[in-house]
Amino acid sequence: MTRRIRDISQRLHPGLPVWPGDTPFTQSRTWQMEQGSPVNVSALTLSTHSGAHADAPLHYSADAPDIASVHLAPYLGECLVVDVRGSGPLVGVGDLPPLDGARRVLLRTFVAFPHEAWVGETTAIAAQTIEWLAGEGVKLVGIDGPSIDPQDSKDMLAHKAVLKHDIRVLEGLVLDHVEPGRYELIALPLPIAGGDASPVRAVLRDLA
Ligand SMILES: Nc1ccccc1C(=O)C[C@H](N)C(=O)O
Ligand SMILES: [Zn+2]
Ligand SMILES: [Zn+2]
Repeated sequence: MTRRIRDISQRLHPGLPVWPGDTPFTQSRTWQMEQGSPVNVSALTLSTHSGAHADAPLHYSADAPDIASVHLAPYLGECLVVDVRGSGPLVGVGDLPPLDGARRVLLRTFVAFPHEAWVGETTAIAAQTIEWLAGEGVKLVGIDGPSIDPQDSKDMLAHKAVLKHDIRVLEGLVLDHVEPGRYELIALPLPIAGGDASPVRAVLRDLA
């Protein structure tokens, strides 16, 4: 029996909406078959926070582990997808259903994922909600928005809470086409030495 795979990653391409002021995605050919090379080889420039990505603790704490150092277990395993559309600026504890022991929670906040343009006002996660998730034993929280904090945040309270509880973070997921429920999450970060984040190919697979 084949287990359906749902891709919850953003396509990386020139013009990919990125955080205002961040590095645009570009790709250029180092070698080109059209010019006699036996192979095509390209080079990329992109923000570590491009598309679907995993933050490293280093992103929000200057002396915390980089993305090459984090253990992979949080990024692989059963997760709960929750529809929290309409929560307003911050997802509160009251916006969440019982987790029934889920260790990984992915939050859908967009009615329609904004693939074409950057959206400045998105739903983030209240720090109290991160505290509650930690108390429930959650090890990874994911969101379709670009950040678990508001985009104008200066105190980064949600990131400080995930640091405090050593919870892993996925941002920039595409969850429009995913029914709420339980799935197997696979979303492994690249081992980028010194990396504050890494793009991931995030997928959900039906549970066996
Ligand atoms: N590219 C940035 C540049 C500066 C500040 C934030 C960002 C973000 O993309 C938000 C980030 N994904 C976060 O983890 O909150
Ligand atoms: Zn990020
Ligand atoms: Zn973040």
